[in-house]
Amino acid sequence: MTLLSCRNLGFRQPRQTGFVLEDIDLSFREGELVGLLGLNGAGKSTLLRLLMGFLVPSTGEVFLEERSLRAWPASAIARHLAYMPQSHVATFPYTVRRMVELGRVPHSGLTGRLSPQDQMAVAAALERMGLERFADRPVTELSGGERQRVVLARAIAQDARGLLLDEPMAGLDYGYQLRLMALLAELAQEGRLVMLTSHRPEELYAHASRVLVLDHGRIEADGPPQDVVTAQRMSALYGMPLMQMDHAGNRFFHQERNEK
Ligand SMILES: Nc1ncnc2c1ncn2[C@@H]1O[C@H](COP(=O)(O)OP(=O)(O)OP(=O)(O)O)[C@@H](O)[C@H]1O
Repeated sequence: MTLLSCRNLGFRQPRQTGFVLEDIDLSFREGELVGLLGLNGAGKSTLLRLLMGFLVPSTGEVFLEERSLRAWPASAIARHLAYMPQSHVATFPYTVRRMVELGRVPHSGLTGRLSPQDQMAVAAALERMGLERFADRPVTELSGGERQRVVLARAIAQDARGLLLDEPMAGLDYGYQLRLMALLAELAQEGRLVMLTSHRPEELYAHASRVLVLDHGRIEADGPPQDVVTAQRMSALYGMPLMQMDHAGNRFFHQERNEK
């Protein structure tokens, strides 16, 4: 069913004249793995933040389960949607376990008492992100990529029906990039909506069920990766001639090179 949608969505920064996003009509179903591509500044993070209700639209509206997002209490939104921001600054030395437990607040409240179900969700998220051995370390003493995995584990522990992730692969080592993409595909197969912004067309080609291209604040393309992630479109988007090579269900892009 449709979990999240928007109609005529537009956004303009205060004191700026141009629209960052304009005329966006989209709807997202549970079970979809949606990749969002676009140049730096295209409006990808802005779109995710509008869909989460963190920004107030300048035009149009966002709907969660067909009901205006404005009519939902924040705590109920958090039981439906989890969000991972592009960058996370750890200011307080919470332990890794405590940080991941915070993902359960929408379910358990702020009292700090975790039910057995909460504890299971936390343990599973720690395991999925390979964080068991870091569980009692303060997050302020972790590397950037390790901290990124903590933030992801918190979003996973939240056990929401929709996960909106802003560049979740950034800073992860190659092994964790591959593991995370497989995990996101698994979460979508379980029936969740997973949406991520990415600067890697190849990774979206291999795993996404749907790819959106945002260009200058408008949806330029929206469809299955085979139709959207093509050399022609990627060349136009990135402003350089790219060739594509398909192999075993993957598609790779490269620039034309002079023979050595
Ligand atoms: N706080 C702000 N005040 C003014 N303009 C902003 C602000 N945040 C973002 N913008 C502008 O809004 C536009 C869209 O930014 P957004 O962060 O959504 O892009 P993005 O597609 O996520 O980019 P990136 O790939 O670099 O993360 C950009 O032109 C940016 O300069």
